[in-house]
This record gives sequence, C-alpha cells and structure tokens, in this order.
Amino acid sequence: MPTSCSFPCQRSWISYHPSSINLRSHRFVVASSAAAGMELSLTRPDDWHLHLREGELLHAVASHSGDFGWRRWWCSARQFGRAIVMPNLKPPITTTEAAVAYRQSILKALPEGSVFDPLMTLYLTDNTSPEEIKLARQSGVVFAVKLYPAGATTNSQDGVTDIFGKCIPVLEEMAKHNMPLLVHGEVTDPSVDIFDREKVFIETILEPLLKKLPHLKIVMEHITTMEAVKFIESCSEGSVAATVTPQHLILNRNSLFQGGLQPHNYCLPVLKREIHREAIVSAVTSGSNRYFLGTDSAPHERRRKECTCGCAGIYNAPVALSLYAKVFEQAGSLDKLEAFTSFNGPDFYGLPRNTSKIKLRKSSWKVPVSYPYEHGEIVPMFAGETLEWLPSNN
Ligand SMILES: NC(=O)N[C@@H](CC(=O)O)C(=O)O
Ligand SMILES: [Zn+2]
Ligand SMILES: [Zn+2]
Repeated sequence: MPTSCSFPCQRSWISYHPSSINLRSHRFVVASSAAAGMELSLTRPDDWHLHLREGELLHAVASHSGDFGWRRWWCSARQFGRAIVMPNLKPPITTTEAAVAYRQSILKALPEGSVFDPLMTLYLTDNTSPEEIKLARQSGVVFAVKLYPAGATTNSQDGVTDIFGKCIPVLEEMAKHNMPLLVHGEVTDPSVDIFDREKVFIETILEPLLKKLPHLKIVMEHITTMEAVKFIESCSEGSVAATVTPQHLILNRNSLFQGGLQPHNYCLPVLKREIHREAIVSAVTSGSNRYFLGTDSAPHERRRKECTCGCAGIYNAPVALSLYAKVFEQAGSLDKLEAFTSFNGPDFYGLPRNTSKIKLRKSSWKVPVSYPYEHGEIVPMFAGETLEWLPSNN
C-alpha cells in the first residue's frame, strides 16, 4: 500500500492569528473566555451535505458524524444532530423505498442511544417520476432530491443527461411539494476547462432553470467560485441557498500540488484560485443566511485515493467544525458562526433548529493520521496536523 505521501506541505493553509480575535464581536457565543481555554457554546450543528456510504465504510465513518465519540482513544466530539445524506451509492438511492432501507442501515450502524437523525435524499435520474416525489414527501424521511449531472462526480453515471428535456415534470412536482433540489453544479462537457465548470453550469443550467421554475427551492452544493456567490446573492432569499465545505474555505488549488500531488486534497468541484476562496469566505462570514454548513465529507478507502486514477472526495467529518471555527475566527466573525452551523440550514429546509448544545474549546488537538477499519483505512483531511478548536458535548 502506498504510504509515502505524508502531506509535507499542508501548512500552507490560510495564516492564523490568534491575536486578532476580537472578544467583543462574539460576546453572544463565548461561554468562557479565559485566555488559553476560550470556549464557544453553539446550538448543535447539522451537516447539510454528507456522504455516509454503506457496508464497512458506513460503519467506519458513522461515528464521526453522529452524536457520539470516536470509539477509541480519540473522542471526536458528538458533533452533528442531523445530516442530509447523499444518495450516490452503487446502485444509487432512486426510490423512497430504497431511501427508507438505507436510513435503516444507517441507524443500525450507530451505537445504541445515538440521536443522530439521517435526513434522506433521492438521486434524480432521467426517469424519476413525479409520483416518486409524492411518495418521498409522504414518507417523512426524504427531505430533498439530488441532481448529479451524469459523469460530473463520484457515482454520477446514473445521473441526469438532459435536465430540460427529461426532468421538468418531476421538478414541477418538487416545487409543488416544496421539496428542495440539491445540485452538484458542474457541467460535464469535456471541452469546458475543469476550473470553469461551475461557472458554466450557473449560466447554462441554473439561471435558465430558475427562470422556468421560479418556485423551485434549490441548494447549490459545495460552492467554489465568486460566480457562485454572485449567483446566490442574486436569487430571492429563502428560495436558493448554498452549502460550503471546509476545504473550499481553507484551501486553494495550490494545495493540490504542493510538494507533489496531494490526492487527499482532491475533491469535486476541484479547489479553485485564492480569489475564489476569499470570495466564499467573505460571503459566509458576512452573516448572510443564504449559506450553511455542508461538509461534503466524502470518505474513500486510502487505496482508492492513492492510486493511478484516484477518487474525488475529501474525508473531513472529524475536522470540519474545527476548520469552520478557524475560518470565522480568522475573519473576526465568530459571532456569526452559530447561524452558519446551526440556524440557516434548518431555517431554509423549514425544520426546527436543534435544542441541545455543543462546545468548541480553544485547545490544540492532533488529527489522527488515519482511521483504520477491518479491510482498509480512511485518511482524514489534515491527517496528522494540529488543529485549534476541539468540539465536545460538555
Ligand atoms: N465531492 C467529491 O469529490 N466527491 C463526492 C461526490 C460529490 O459530492 O460530488 C463523493 O461521493 O465522493
Ligand atoms: Zn458534488
Ligand atoms: Zn458530496
């Protein structure tokens, strides 16, 4: 197994200035501000974009997103209350019946006593019927439908080939039921430069789609560009929103190549230039309610990342909250963190906010170099690095 790639240059992420913290600006969330051990108290966050996989991988990762600690020496806080669970399995979750069964297998993978609530999604295909949307709404466990343009990302081969030609009736039904469309927003035309695929998707798909279906609720997932920020700001509030990942807030495209190819920083949409990262950071830390937490934590077995044709996806569940806190702290906006992690998402989906709390303690902790499971291991984002904010339940 290749193990030589040990992230020699990951320290190139945004610079961090503890001295720049403005205590007055986040007085509403500071539970204790004793210099070394500052603590934030947050309403329990939800993750509005999460890959939990299935089988062994599901069992390996469920505990990092759920509300209980990592089973061994390292206790990842009990983090998220709920998560929107992505349907891109093999085969994909295209029916309500499959979503209900998948939900059961997730619940089984959680240890007893867990209150983590997986919110299920359907994988949109050219053949999804309006009837399926009715069933999804009635089920009470399916909360959104996911659009993967065919060929855009991991397990998207069964996705949509022609949204305007094949999907309008089903999207009209979704609008009727207030069921959000979650979008992997990249065109797949191989002649479009990979760094422009999000921008072209906005121009050629999203803008015309919204003109045609102005009442469709849309979440543009894992936005990566200033064009996406402009698009989101141009839409009417409450109808179009965006999730933002830790990697697109913390890393730019240099991180893919620093000191050699860095497969564990490869995800789709691919990391962009620094100006795009800055645009997303400003949008998210401005306090706008159009943005919310969606980690896009996407585990792949180490061997499937470190190989000749490595999978796209960054496993960030164990580090996500620490990284979001770092971004807001760096921007002097810790007072806006809680809305991003815990309010904007449920408000957009029309769900109640969580009532329990978690804490983020300003103390250093080391990210494990990997999470082994029976037949493989998963390398997390910032493996082996030291992070500053440690989540906990008490
Ligand atoms: N983000 C990724 O790079 N990968 C995701 C799919 C996705 O969210 O596009 C995966 O399922 O691995
Ligand atoms: Zn995606
Ligand atoms: Zn994803």
